[in-house]
Amino acid sequence: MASIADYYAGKNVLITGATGFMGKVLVEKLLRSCPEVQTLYLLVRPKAGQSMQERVSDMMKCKLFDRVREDNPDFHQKIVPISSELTQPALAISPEDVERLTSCVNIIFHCAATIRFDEPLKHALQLNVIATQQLLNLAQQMHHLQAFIHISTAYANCNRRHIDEIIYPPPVEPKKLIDSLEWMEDSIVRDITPRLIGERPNTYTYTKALAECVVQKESSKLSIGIIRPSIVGASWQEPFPGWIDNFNGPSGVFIAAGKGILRTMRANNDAVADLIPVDVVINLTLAAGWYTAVHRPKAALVYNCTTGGINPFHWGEIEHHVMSSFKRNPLEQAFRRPNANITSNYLMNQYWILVSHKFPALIYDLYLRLSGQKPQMMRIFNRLHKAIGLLEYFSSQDWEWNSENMNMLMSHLSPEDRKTFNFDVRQLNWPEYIENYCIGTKKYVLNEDMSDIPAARQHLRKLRNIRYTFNTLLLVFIWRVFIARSQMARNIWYFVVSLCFKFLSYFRASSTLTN
Ligand SMILES: CCCCC/C=C\C/C=C\CCCCCCCC(=O)SCCNC(=O)CCNC(=O)[C@H](O)C(C)(C)COP(=O)(O)OP(=O)(O)OC[C@H]1O[C@@H](n2cnc3c(N)ncnc32)[C@H](O)[C@@H]1OP(=O)(O)O
Ligand SMILES: NC(=O)C1=CN([C@@H]2O[C@H](COP(=O)(O)OP(=O)(O)OC[C@H]3O[C@@H](n4cnc5c(N)ncnc54)[C@H](OP(=O)(O)O)[C@@H]3O)[C@@H](O)[C@H]2O)C=CC1
Repeated sequence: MASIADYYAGKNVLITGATGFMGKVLVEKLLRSCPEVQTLYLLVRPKAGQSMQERVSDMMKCKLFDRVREDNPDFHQKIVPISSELTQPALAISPEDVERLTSCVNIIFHCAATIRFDEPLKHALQLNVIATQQLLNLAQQMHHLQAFIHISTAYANCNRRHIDEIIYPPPVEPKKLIDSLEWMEDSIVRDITPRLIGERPNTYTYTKALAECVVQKESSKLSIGIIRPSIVGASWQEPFPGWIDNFNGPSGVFIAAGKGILRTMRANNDAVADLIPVDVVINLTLAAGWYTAVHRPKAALVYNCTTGGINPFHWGEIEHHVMSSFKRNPLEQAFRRPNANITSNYLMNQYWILVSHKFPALIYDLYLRLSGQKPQMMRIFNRLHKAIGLLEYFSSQDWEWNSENMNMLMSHLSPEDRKTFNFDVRQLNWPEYIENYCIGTKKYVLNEDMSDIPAARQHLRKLRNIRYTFNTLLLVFIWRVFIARSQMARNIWYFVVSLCFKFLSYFRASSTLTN
């Protein structure tokens, strides 16, 4: 049987969401490990004043593509951007482009989605469900399509504790929901959203569940694979360890903790932190594309792409390794020394928010005001609290995912493919991975230079001294106020002071005698 790279040789691949975190890694890996691939058609929209061509050529200049660039400096010739706005009718693809795509595309990877947890339901539905349906419609017109791979999420069914590799009945018939929301005003949709999403925490997981049903409906006409990654983190090995380019999921939390801003968060120390490196997800995705095209399974195969059941690691361990990593490799200009703690106790968390977040923010804003600058710390903390409030659902409980299809797929790979498209997470060394992840946030998200680490360490020492001085002054102040008001406190104070004097004179006397 053809190896994965052999299979992709000469194939035309269509990718949505190629400018996103996972899409970029998919494009890079395809170009690097399947160098004979024919063309990658990327559905891209113009954004922030940049045309789609500008966006794609900027993307290819990114460090992520360094290894591909080394192997093949002309790799950009394999990339063809296609203008598309997925929220528009027929995905706003021109008739000429539709013609071109339908005549040659062999495989589709559908990565595009809105992954925001606070997305209004109508918009999340438009992008995650309706656009998926439109892409499936386009796929059915393709003459040479061999596989349609849809990227879902392991949390699409997070209302269940145990999640099998099956598509569960939808919370509502997608078509009915789409029809009913069409005529409703946004304010009404906003009001009924909590009732609609029910036990799910947000519109993201809800619409991703609906998208799976939409995809399943077409599985008699297309060969389909559904990938369900859990919490996608920085790369483990490829193209280099620690690559990450965004604040999503745990990355923003790690950065906020490394900067000394985040000191407390609600999470269960003993719950499994189901992080999965982005390169693992992409290797599995490419292998699933190959398997779907070659074996043409009768029903859509679902791949739960998770680590918890295979090589578990817990939030408490993550906290420990993140903190020690940022102490060894500090971020620049930290607000305070990195020292975040997670707790599952609501009241305890509220107490630490007050003492370790709000109080220092107030003091710092006061300092900024007094020095004629604009206060900003309270605003930063309010945004941070909103973000972690949305993530806590995922860090406070754990789930059990069955990953038989991932094992089945691995058993079908040749030894060579198992190395090139490695998704065997049993080999993952968590402490090493977390260290590289934290360094990756410093280098690639914050664009900080590793040569500045000695200065960053010096800054942390300065912060420690400020804290000691502040704590001492605070203690003296509190005590002074206290003894000014209470006779008992004064008596204790005089007693302690006289005891100290007695000890001092005893030591002085005994040292004079021995001399
Ligand atoms: C040290 C102790 C560690 C212990 C760890 C404990 C817990 C781990 C925490 C979380 C794990 C759970 C993760 C669950 C993931 C589920 C898996 C999935 O299926 S999918 C993908 C996950 N999706 C997300 O993560 C999206 C979440 N984000 C949002 O919904 C929104 O961004 C938002 C948080 C609601 C914020 O919206 P807002 O409009 O206020 O801001 P913007 O998004 O427009 O961003 C503005 C600006 O801020 C930057 N940003 C965004 N998020 C963060 C963040 N968390 N921290 C810091 N900065 C952040 C963003 O890049 C923008 O920057 P710029 O203006 O420069 O572009
Ligand atoms: N990140 C994670 O932790 C996880 C992600 N997933 C799934 O993986 C997939 C990829 O996620 P990720 O890469 O992290 O997400 P990103 O937010 O990084 O990327 C989203 C992609 O979708 C594109 N897109 C969004 N809206 C439109 C639109 N209207 N028209 C055209 N393109 C659009 C974006 O393009 P543009 O650059 O133009 O905005 C971008 O390329 C998603 O399906 C997500 O549900 C699953 C589990 C976990």
